[in-house]
Amino acid sequence: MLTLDAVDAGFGRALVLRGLSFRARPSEVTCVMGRNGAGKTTMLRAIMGQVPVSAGRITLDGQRIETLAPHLIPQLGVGYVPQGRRLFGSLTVAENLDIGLMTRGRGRATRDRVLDLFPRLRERLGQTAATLSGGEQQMLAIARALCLEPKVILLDEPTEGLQPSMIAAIRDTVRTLRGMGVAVVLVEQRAEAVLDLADRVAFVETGRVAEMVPAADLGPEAPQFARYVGV
Ligand SMILES: Nc1ncnc2c1ncn2[C@@H]1O[C@H](COP(=O)(O)OP(=O)(O)OP(=O)(O)O)[C@@H](O)[C@H]1O
Repeated sequence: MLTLDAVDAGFGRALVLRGLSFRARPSEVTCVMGRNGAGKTTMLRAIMGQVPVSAGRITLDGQRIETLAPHLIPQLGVGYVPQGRRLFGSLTVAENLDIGLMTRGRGRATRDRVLDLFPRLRERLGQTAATLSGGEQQMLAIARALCLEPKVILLDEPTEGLQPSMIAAIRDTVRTLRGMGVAVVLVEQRAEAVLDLADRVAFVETGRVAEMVPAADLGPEAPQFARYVGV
């Protein structure tokens, strides 16, 4: 389980996260919603050690991670798929996957399992990442994170800007990951997607989780969507 307890984090003196508490459990999809600038991406980056944490604690299965060097966090099994994907465009699909495999010392068997989830990538192993379609690039970014065999995967608006068939494929992948026991943290702004996928929803407002609600308690007209997301 991934836990954030009363986390303050930010850039220089400007705190973005202010006493943020959050949990993500194995075999669950925890969606994170909130307005632009609420701190969703900063929360994911703080988990990855990319934004300094000045108070509170972050733990993975009981081990504190906010004190660790950032490169150690993926090695513990936390995969991160940032907005914008950050692929190596001039490297091939296979080379991008190798980077994920090397990070946690995984080999061919892991790669084969990951490619079973993404047949389109298997057909394109020799193609450079920059020449993939937007949806294929998003699949590659997720596949690279899965090469860590993660316990936790952080996905920052993975379906943004994609066509419907790709959105459906990525949602299927999220369900598959949940079925594999991964704790999925999904930043997602569309209520309809959240209602479809989430087990729990964290509503972020001005750097803290204002409400954490079981998805079963939310319907399309739930007041939280208007209050925290403005939809
Ligand atoms: N590198 C940075 N330096 C200084 N301030 C930053 C930096 N990155 C983000 N911020 C600020 O932190 C606040 C939260 O940003 P964040 O990206 O976490 O929001 P978000 O909830 O993910 O929003 P969005 O939906 O727009 O992606 C914003 O006010 C933003 O300007």
